[in-house]
Amino acid sequence: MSGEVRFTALPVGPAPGSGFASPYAGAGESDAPAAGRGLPPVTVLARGLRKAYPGVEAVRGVDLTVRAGETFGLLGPNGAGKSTTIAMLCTLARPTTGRASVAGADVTTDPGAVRRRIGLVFQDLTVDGDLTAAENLRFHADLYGLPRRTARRRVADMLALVGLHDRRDSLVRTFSGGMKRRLEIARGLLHAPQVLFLDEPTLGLDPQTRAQLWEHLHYVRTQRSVTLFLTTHYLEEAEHCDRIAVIDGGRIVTEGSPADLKAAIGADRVAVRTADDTAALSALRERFGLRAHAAPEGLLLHVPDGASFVPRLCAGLGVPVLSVAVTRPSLDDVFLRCTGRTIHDADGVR
Ligand SMILES: Nc1ncnc2c1ncn2[C@@H]1O[C@H](COP(=O)(O)OP(=O)(O)OP(=O)(O)O)[C@@H](O)[C@H]1O
Repeated sequence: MSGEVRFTALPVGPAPGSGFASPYAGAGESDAPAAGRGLPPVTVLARGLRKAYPGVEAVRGVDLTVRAGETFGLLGPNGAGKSTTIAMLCTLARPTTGRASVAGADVTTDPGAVRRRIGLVFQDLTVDGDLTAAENLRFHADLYGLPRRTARRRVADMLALVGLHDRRDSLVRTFSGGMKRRLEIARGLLHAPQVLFLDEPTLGLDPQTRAQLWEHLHYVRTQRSVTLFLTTHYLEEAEHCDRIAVIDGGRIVTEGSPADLKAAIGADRVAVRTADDTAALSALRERFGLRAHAAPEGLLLHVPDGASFVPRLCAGLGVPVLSVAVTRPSLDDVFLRCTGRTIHDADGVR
């Protein structure tokens, strides 16, 4: 890590009186003004987090600040470094350099405390198909050493929370993909963690099941005081988050609420299909001074006022226009603005 940072464990809740003391006081980051505004304490903090594997620098100096109760998303294409980042925060991978603190404990010097205070839903399903839903949770409760009566109550509570109480005694191999994910979430919450990490929680689920799972996650968030930290490469999933950090090539390229990030684009998204895209690309450049990007939905460009631009485009392009769509900017436009390619393109170039 460049520069010496004074690193002390974060308080697990607001410190008495002042609310929260920054563990990075020496790094020029003070949380005092935030505490003064009554913001919740920081629950995930990373500075200069880096992970190098032989021949690959998977994560290249990531800084993150996530507050208690937030739903925070790390959005990026395949291979961007999302899983590696979450693995370091969950103590499953040791940072090459940099520091991180989760729920008040340092991931490198106090990994046991981090593990007790977090829940984790892995990218690949890990529930046991040959056990019932309740047996899966009881097994996990034993691993965490929960007293028997507490475990019984928590198992019932968590199954109800994710809408699986009626199926508590069914073998998990009879569950749909969405039900298995919900059971994983219940398991991740069983020991009342402060932070629930979810690595690509809806990967491989159909859009309807994804939407249902998000209803459950929103419900979980309102019922339990838990911070949700997830990774995703689905743009619509990132829209569910209070804040996102966009990661590409192991670096955070931008960060903010989905609404703020889209508003910062300050332009409408115009997707135009033409009879000759090559000629249209040069006409857009030469006649309109605009750079367009070839995407599956046509040539993509951004202009301040799409509605008034379209008639001028059709009249002046000099190439037959087959269709044109004007929409508000999406998170894909944010990704395009920051990286020069759409997340769809980026997913294709592993
Ligand atoms: N154990 C490892 N050994 C070597 N390289 C690795 C290892 N784990 C990850 N990488 C590499 O690090 C880079 C980032 O991988 P990572 O899995 O963190 O990305 P990701 O954003 O989570 O992508 P995906 O969504 O596909 O899992 C990739 O180039 C990957 O091949």
